[in-house]
Amino acid sequence: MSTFNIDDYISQLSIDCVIFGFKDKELKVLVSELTYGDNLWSLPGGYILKTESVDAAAARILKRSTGLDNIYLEQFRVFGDENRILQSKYKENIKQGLLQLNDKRFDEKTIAWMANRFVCIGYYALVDINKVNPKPGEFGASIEWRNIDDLPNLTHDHDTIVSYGLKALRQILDEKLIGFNLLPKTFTMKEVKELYEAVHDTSFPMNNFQKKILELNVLERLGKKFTGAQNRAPFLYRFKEN
Ligand SMILES: O=P(O)(O)OC[C@H]1O[C@@H](O)[C@H](O)[C@@H]1O
Repeated sequence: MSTFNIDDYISQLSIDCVIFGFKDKELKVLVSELTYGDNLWSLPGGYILKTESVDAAAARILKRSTGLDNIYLEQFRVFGDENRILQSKYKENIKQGLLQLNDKRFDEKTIAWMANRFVCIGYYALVDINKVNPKPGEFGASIEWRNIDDLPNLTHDHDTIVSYGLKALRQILDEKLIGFNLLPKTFTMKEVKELYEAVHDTSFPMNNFQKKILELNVLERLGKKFTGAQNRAPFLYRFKEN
């Protein structure tokens, strides 16, 4: 059994990660069902070791949840409402759930520590969904990809954290060309368009979109993608490394 010792962590400071993936034209978020809730879900998150930086803690949590190193991640907002945990409608359920677990790692002192006020640092991460091997963390029973517009019952203010994460992603998508982190190594222009449409929840006419993207001069055109279908084979592209 892994040990969990509150003395190893900074008190009242947490990290939650909005991990975005893209598949079948849908923007997806990785969410984990809590072992101690009743159909209660959360974003992958955790605490910060006294011996590590905040960014290193975020990278560690992301590695644990996805199996991946070197993920594209950005800190996007601090969630500091004084009542976000103390007045959370889930606080008592969580305390009771933890007590009922009867797990020696979570004695009363530890549970009181966990139910205290937490200032939460929000990160979003962009991954190629095909490379991810999702794994629940310390308090997760399971973990899965869910469409952003079909999320389960999320604990505390985690739905607000997702909304702000999406807002941040939208703002930065064109500016920093980070969207390509959500695609496989090679992709068609249609897939790029579908990705932008999923993030912005709107549709873009293909001709204008393709022109705009190609003008950025960041894509390298490769061969055609032959699928055996009747329609014309589209070109494959990849992101220029530099
Ligand atoms: O700040 P977040 O990650 O939402 O959660 C803070 C605390 O609330 C509990 O659910 C967690 O187990 C943690 O102790």
